[in-house]
Amino acid sequence: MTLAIELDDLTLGYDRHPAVHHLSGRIAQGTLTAVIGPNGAGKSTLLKGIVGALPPLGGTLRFVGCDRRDIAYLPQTAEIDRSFPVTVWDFVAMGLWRRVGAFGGIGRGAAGPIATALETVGLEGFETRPIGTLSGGQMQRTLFARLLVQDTAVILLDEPFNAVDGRTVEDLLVLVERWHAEGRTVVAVLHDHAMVRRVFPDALLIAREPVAWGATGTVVTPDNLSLARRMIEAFDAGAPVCARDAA
Ligand SMILES: Nc1ncnc2c1ncn2[C@@H]1O[C@H](COP(=O)(O)OP(=O)(O)OP(=O)(O)O)[C@@H](O)[C@H]1O
Repeated sequence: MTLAIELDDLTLGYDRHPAVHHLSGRIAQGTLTAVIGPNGAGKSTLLKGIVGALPPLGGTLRFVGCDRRDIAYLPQTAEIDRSFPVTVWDFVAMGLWRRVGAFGGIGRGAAGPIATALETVGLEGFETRPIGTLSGGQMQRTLFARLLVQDTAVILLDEPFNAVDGRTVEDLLVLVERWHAEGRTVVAVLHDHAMVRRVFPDALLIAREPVAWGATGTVVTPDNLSLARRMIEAFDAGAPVCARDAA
């Protein structure tokens, strides 16, 4: 069966305050989609809704041919507690929990995929380093190694290239393109529109509400981007529920 994540009139938010309103569309198998929009547009909220960290306030999210265990999620760097005393190796090994279960133990067979993932992201020799001692770019490479080990059909990335240098961005982009070539479904929150145009065939532009969703060339246009900016500026953050919900 073809995998898809279907959003129907989806509203997500916090304490009954919507942050993403009335979003409908389909993330189809094998697509590579950039989620773009101004600060506060609801991009991270959307990813959190898809991974199940936020239950919908309205509408539905439907998984076709997959479920949440088929999704790997890279949160924003700021949400990762790097003071947690764990080595690079153990952090990457956590990507295997989905398959072995939290208390199943990680067997000797796991060593191969972990070592391969670390080599792929250029972190051989870092196995015993506590994650708290890594640079920002090295931490981002470690997070990508964990995604490689997770080996899921769907990968969600929240600002994966934030605060990393150009070399690291290019190295990690190669992995994103490889996942796409392998037929995985990838959704990434991004701010770099030039990168979106260059690498991402599909884009979703949101400003609390959807502005446009489809082929990147038709979505990332000056008119759509300025409309999104105006929508965010006009948004009343104090409004308790949106007018359509209240109707
Ligand atoms: N835990 C939370 N509790 C209450 N409100 C929140 C919470 N997280 C986000 N919000 C609010 O929801 C709205 C959307 O936030 P979100 O982080 O999804 O935006 P974003 O598009 O990812 O922004 P950015 O580009 O700045 O990362 C914002 O107004 C934000 O303040």
